[in-house]
Amino acid sequence: MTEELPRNTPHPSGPDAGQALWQACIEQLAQDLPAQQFNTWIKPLVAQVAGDFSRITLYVPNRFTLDWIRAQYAGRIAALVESLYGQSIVLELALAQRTAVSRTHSVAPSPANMGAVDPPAAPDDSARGALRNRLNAGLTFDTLVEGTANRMARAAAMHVAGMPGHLYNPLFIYGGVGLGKTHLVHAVGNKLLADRPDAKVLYIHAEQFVSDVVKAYQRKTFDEFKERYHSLDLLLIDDVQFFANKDRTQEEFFNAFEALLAKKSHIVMTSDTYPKGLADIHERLVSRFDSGLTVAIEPPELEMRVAILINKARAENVEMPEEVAFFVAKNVRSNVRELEGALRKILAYSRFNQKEISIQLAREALRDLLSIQNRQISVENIQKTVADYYKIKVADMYSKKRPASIARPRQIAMYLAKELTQKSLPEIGELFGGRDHTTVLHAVRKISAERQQLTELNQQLHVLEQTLKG
Ligand SMILES: Nc1ncnc2c1ncn2[C@@H]1O[C@H](COP(=O)(O)OP(=O)(O)OP(=O)(O)O)[C@@H](O)[C@H]1O
Repeated sequence: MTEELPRNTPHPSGPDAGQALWQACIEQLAQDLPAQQFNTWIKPLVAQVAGDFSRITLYVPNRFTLDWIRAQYAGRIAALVESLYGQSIVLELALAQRTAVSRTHSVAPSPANMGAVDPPAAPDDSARGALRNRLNAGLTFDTLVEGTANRMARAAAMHVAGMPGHLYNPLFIYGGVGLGKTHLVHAVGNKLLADRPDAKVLYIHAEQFVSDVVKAYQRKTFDEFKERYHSLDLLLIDDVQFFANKDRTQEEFFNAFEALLAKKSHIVMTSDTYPKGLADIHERLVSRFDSGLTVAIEPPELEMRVAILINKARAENVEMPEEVAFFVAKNVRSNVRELEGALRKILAYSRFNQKEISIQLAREALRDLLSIQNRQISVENIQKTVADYYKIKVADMYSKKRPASIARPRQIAMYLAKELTQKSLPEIGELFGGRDHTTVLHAVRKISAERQQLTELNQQLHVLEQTLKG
């Protein structure tokens, strides 16, 4: 929630506006959530909105509720507050002092309305289960849009969820940031639990695993640690690149890995790179990571980005016109998280200004983002970045030289120019030393096809894209 307020928009302010904002948020959540969830978790929350609307603090009665709200509802509440108010507000969760908070949803507790908070009702079994397995129930196969970019990873993940312990063990999913790796692994866990509610499933981020190892080490509780991890039916572990240089963690993970595979439990891992690209991880682990199925998730293609936008808008009960979705998708290309951010801005801007969603509105709402993009990615910038990366001279981008060591980076630069700028094929050809547009088309097709086949090239392109997008 760090986005900027669209300029020149009026803001509501003062305690009454704060009260009204939280009330509107509560009403929306009451509509969106099942009554039992709403009554158990949301209704008891006490909100305090800072006078300048920079921060909203939700007070909860105990640590258990705090963890639960953070895991299950914080993102949703933050997005809702932002979309209602039309600008970013930092959302904080805090433990309530029994005497220091109001029973109502007051935004600015005064001595008059201070009192004790009733603790929320005891969580039901599914809530306790979700806290244990750390799965986000909203991240399912149903809410994951399928496209060329994730088709193979999705199919493999579906297979694992339907028949864990058989094929593709371990399943190793890799790709750049915000492309849906975490979503996919949660979907595997949620599907398995839907089919077999008694299955022992755990989703864990690699950093948390590291921290569990450290705790077990300090407290000498490795038996409990092993009991916990080695007894699972499905271990979902996110971002294993974080194991780099952590020898003890790698050893414990190796043990868990062997134990789980021996009892035909399934392991699904994600990483920002393919196994052999992982730095500072022991060879014996790397080779095991690669011993099942390794699949990539690519940045979503245009049509997929459009579908994601339309679906996510629909989930917010908004119909986004296709032409607007195309406009946004053409301009926000890097990853789904950024697409979600752009959508949030557009919805907030539309609600706050009470205007229909149109291309013009999207242009205004995304003005900052669009100007950064236009500033950063030019063909000249691409030529320089690619030339530096492959250690050739920038002048070779325009020259007629043909050795592969030069021609290939040149083709890669042409491909990136087509992908990352709005320039036409003839315009790109012109900027590459007056080449014909068919030469550019050939380069774009060639690199695009090879990208699907060659993991190493794909990785290089990821690095270049990230560098160019800044
Ligand atoms: N294909 C998709 N359909 C719908 N939503 C998606 C899709 N891919 C990603 N998302 C959404 O985009 C956001 C970012 O995805 P996610 O956190 O899974 O990315 P990630 O690859 O794990 O990123 P990181 O490497 O930064 O952890 C999430 O809100 C996720 O639900």
